[in-house]
Amino acid sequence: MLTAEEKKQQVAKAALEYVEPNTVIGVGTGSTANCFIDELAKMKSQIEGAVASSQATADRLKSHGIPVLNLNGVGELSIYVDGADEATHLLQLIKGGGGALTREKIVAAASAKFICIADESKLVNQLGQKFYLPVEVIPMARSYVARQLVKLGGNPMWREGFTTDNGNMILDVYNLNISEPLKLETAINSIVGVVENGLFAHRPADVLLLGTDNGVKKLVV
Ligand SMILES: O=C(CO)[C@H](O)[C@H](O)COP(=O)(O)O
Repeated sequence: MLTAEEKKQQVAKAALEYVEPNTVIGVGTGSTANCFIDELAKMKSQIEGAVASSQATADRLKSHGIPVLNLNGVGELSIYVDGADEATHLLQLIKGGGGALTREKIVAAASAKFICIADESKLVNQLGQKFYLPVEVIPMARSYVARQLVKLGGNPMWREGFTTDNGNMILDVYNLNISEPLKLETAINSIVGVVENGLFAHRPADVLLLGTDNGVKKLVV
């Protein structure tokens, strides 16, 4: 039996196969993305650099001597590699456990291919069954947005004491019925004061690499 950590390392290594030489890549946030950064360091001379989805990721990339580039100064990224809090067989995701969902969504959108890496515990039949949905909100709109999320059937909890890299707040929404992720992603983003939500349904992953006891399982749609 492999530990969750060993499974993360397994998929982090496997993701290196998707790194094309002489390109700029996007890098996500979290413990699985950190494993990937540590692996990426071994081939850092082969890439031009990386765009980070958070300050924490930028710091870790820099600590390995990997050049961190501004998204506005580069064209389309070849790939985006990141973890997830939940993933379905359609490769739709919940992200934002680390609070970096908005920048993650931007970097994913700017990438030709999204390689999601996770241990197999993240695979679910329907989003929202195990994990809450993080929503980034403009601070003054927190209570208003929370009331609208209740109308959508959710139970929002303020992630008190946490500020995103964009200077905003996070509402973690429990008990949402996410049977129609595309519709819900749009509905939540239509609430004034919402910056982004952690549903990756309109921009799902292109490849999901899952760490299992029997090796890396690859899912594509
Ligand atoms: O969305 C994220 C951060 O905002 C992470 O990808 C997600 O929380 C998974 O993290 P980990 O790899 O530590 O399980």
